[in-house]
Amino acid sequence: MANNNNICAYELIEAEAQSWDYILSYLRPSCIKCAIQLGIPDILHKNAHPIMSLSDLIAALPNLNPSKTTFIPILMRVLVDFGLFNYHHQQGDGYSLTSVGRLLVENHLSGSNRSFFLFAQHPVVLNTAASVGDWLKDDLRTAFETAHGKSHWDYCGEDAEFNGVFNDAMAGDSRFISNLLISDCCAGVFEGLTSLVDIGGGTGAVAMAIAGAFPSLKCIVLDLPHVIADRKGSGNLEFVAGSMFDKIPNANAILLKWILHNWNDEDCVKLLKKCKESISSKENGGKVIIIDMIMEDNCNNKQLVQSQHLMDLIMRITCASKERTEKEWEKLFLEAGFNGYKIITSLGIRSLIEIYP
Ligand SMILES: C[S@@+](CC[C@H](N)C(=O)[O-])C[C@H]1O[C@@H](n2cnc3c(N)ncnc32)[C@H](O)[C@@H]1O
Ligand SMILES: COc1cc(O)c2c(=O)c(O)c(-c3ccc(O)c(O)c3)oc2c1
Repeated sequence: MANNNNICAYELIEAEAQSWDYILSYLRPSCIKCAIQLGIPDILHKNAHPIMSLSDLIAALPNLNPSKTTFIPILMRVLVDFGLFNYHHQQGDGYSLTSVGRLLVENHLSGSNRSFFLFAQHPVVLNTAASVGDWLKDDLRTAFETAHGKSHWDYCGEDAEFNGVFNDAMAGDSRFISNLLISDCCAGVFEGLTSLVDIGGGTGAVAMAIAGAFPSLKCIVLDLPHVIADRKGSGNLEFVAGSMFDKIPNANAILLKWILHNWNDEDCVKLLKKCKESISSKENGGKVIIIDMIMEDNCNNKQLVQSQHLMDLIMRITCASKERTEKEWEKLFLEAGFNGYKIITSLGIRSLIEIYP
């Protein structure tokens, strides 16, 4: 049976059910933030047995008001649906961490994107996303400027609390990636190098891991003064405060992790040219190591592709930049005067690319 618009009732019901999923999806990150604030992933992780009963979990929640205990199974059901926890019915209402849930554990050895969840729920970030409609009508470069009146980087320089939340998010991700960088999956990328500058290296999580794994490799972190703050290096690790558009320390190689996607093509070419001037010659092993996304590279993984599209949208609304396809990367490398590049490995949503002078 068709209605007036020739859409059959079955199609309408399906569409309506799907639209409820979109309408209600704003609650998912709020529930994850709530679980993090209550310390649920940490409690499940520290529990002696991998499966924790509901009553033990409730008893272990330090800040829970006793009048709210009946909310916990409701919250846990949503988070089980969302794939963060397993529910074990046979064992009498027990919960365990899934591998995604494990990424929410504070200071987990294999890294964590707990602080990225908190960053994504920060009012500054939520207000940026809520300003996209207004931004499309004004003449400002980014929705961040529409919402906050200045660029993301200037805002970080002026608001110590937001700066800390942003840098923590990056550091959590960096600890996760560092474990991969010093593992067999990236063997050979850092071997034989004598010095490396991590440009825009944040608070130094990647450089710290590389410096630890390669004691004869001198590692320098270059970032803006409000990020480096009073960080002191030691041994083969050094911190330098400054702008990458002014001066880059000379080194064998340069690391650019999640830097180029923050900048438009013109700025990227400017930065890559400066990198080329600062690294050793090709004969002496000079290279720039890039960790960034290659769009359209994971076409058979629908979820990764959707995340890449959202990342591209984030870059456009916060930095007036974009995520790039392999063709777009190649164009940048050639314009900056590099002679070749190699995609070394995939690191999930991102890839590790080497470019050679
Ligand atoms: C997206 S974050 C990536 C941080 C780090 N590489 C990581 O992946 O965890 C970009 C970094 O670039 C830094 N940055 C922005 N503008 C810069 C500049 N002009 N000179 C040096 N660093 C800059 C930011 O402070 C920030 O730490
Ligand atoms: C998920 O992975 C990433 C990777 C990044 O490198 C960035 C990034 O650099 C960034 O500025 C932002 C960002 C997003 C929204 C905001 O309102 C804002 O001020 C900044 O998000 C990122 C997310």
